Amino acid sequence: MSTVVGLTGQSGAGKTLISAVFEREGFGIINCDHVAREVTEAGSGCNKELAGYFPECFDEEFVLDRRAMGRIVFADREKLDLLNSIIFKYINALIDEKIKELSLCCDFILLDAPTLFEAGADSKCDVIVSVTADEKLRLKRVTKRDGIDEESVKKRFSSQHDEDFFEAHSDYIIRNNGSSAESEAQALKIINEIKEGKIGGSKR
Ligand SMILES: CC(C)(COP(=O)(O)OP(=O)(O)OC[C@H]1O[C@@H](n2cnc3c(N)ncnc32)[C@H](O)[C@@H]1O)[C@@H](O)C(=O)NCCC(=O)NCCS
Ligand SMILES: Nc1ncnc2c1ncn2[C@@H]1O[C@H](COP(=O)(O)OP(=O)(O)OP(=O)(O)O)[C@@H](O)[C@H]1O
Repeated sequence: MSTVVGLTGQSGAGKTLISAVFEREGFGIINCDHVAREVTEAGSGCNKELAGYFPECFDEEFVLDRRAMGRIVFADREKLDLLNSIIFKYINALIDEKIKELSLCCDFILLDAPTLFEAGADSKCDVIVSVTADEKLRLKRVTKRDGIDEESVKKRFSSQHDEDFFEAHSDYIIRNNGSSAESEAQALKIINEIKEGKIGGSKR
């Protein structure tokens, strides 16, 4: 079986930047933001189930209004838990399929997942790498990247685990407070250790 590396961290920390380094180094990539979009394509079983609880976020064709859903769940912990309790079943099933497919061609797979722990997908991983960055920097990066206001971004941040949690639950931490090049160098070092089998090794 392939070695599966989980890449996680708070919004704006720099997972996409680091994921690109793993890709360049030959890892098969599963991007869970994309998986989440796949399971919520128009008319999907997941959308039909979600529409029973969040009718205001769907039209008659069961198309998800992502902005509307984000506004609701990132402002209300109970609503977020409800969304997660439904969507994670579909996301985990699709991740399992993708791991199986990629295992046929890749010795190493990267699972890039902001909600790795919340979804319980950490149990699929042999190694866990978290990316962290100071909140001020993350705030600046995300408001610029997504073109949304600070208040909405702060709500999204408070829906996620804090830095101490990631520090306590990861094999490696990449601190992305400096230049992209410095963080990419940290990632390369970790990738070499994983490839040399210093940490991880398939547990599945
Ligand atoms: C609520 C939704 C519809 C908002 O969509 P939108 O297009 O506005 O945002 P997008 O999906 O690009 O997410 C942006 C960022 O928000 C954060 N985020 C997304 N979902 C969650 C969540 N359930 N809990 C905490 N943070 C989250 C992540 O850092 C993510 O990168 C969407 O995020 C969603 O379906 N979330 C639940 C599924 C999930 O956990 N996805 C993450 C990958 S497993
Ligand atoms: N070291 C850095 N210096 C300057 N800009 C950076 C650095 N790292 C990341 N960025 C920029 O910050 C933004 C957020 O980074 P990225 O998209 O990689 O975060 P993420 O962890 O994937 O966030 P999310 O969970 O919200 O998708 C991007 O626009 C990226 O180009």
